Amino acid sequence: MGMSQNLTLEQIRQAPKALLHDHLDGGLRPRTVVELAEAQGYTGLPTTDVAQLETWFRESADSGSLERYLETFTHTVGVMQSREALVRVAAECAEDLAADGVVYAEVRYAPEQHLEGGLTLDQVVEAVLEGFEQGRERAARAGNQIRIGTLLTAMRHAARSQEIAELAVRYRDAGVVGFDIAGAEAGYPPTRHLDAFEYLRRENFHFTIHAGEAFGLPSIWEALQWCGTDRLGHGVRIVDDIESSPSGGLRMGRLANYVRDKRIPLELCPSSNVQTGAADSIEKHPIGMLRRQRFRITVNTDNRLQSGTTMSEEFAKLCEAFGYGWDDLQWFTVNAMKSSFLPFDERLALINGHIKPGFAQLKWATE
Ligand SMILES: O=c1[nH]cnc2c1ncn2[C@H]1C[C@H](O)[C@@H](CO)O1
Ligand SMILES: [Zn+2]
Repeated sequence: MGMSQNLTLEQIRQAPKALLHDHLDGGLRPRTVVELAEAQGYTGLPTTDVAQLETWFRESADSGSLERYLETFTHTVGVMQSREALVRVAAECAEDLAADGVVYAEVRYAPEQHLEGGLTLDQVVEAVLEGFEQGRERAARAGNQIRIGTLLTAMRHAARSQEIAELAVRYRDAGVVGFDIAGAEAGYPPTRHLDAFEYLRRENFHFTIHAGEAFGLPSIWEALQWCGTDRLGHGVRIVDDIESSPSGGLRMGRLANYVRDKRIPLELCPSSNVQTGAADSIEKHPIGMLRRQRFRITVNTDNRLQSGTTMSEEFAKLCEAFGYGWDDLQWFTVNAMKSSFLPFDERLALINGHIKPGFAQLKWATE
């Protein structure tokens, strides 16, 4: 039990997992990108060979810069401009996550990026919700149960956050559980969108903010203390407020203490952080220290296509790098469920009805 159990990827796949930070437009199947490009007359792809395209996404995202990483989304967003395309991508997303053993996922995307084919914001949201439902049904028929909550993202360089916040609230009873802002962080502080966040708080709605990924503490501080975010998308740069002292202990600044004291969830995305340069390697990812210090951390995929990863693979990489075993994976999973934007009773039902029994069975079977 505990350390160096050497869990296999196949064992980890069987565990009931929860995922809070996954982008719909960062999770397309490479083959689907090629087929949708052809169907929609999108001619901008770097290659139409499926295997080469898969490699292209991963290698181009391996740029060490968030801005260059984000350029790869031109192509995924480019082929997601029709109702059919959105339904298909959402359905496949639900199927892929469910097949990987994810039982609860919050999947996000920016509706404002899908209007080039003439859809309205409402039509975009409805197409994606319909796709998730189709995918959920197909997954259930294949024996994989999944629940998906949608987060609507506003792009931080644009000026539509109030409109997107209102859109999210309008669909709150139809499967949209939260709001987010994403895109290049440097130069676009979250307070640019303060009106939207204040509106959401007045509506008793939930939101997370990408902060502390490519930019450091001021971004995290604004997201928390000005905007009132419920969670931090990445938040990994909180380590800039934690110093190791010569005696071997750690000294935490006021912001790091606040984040830990208030149990602010961090949506950590290890592979994505290595690609954008927010972390040097998986082995050196601050997740090891943040876990030991018992921050409320969760493990996430961010963009499965760009990182060539899955939820199970992110867990497997951490097991390898940090010697994690079932107890650690369960702790991450329960943290994620506790931090989700589902109603409290539904979170509890998933934790007590699926996650804990699922891990108990796996621990027993692999003892
Ligand atoms: O890790 C990220 N940081 C900031 N923005 C991101 C990240 N991953 C994806 N995005 C952007 C690109 C997508 O087009 C957008 C909506 O999903 O969100
Ligand atoms: Zn993200």
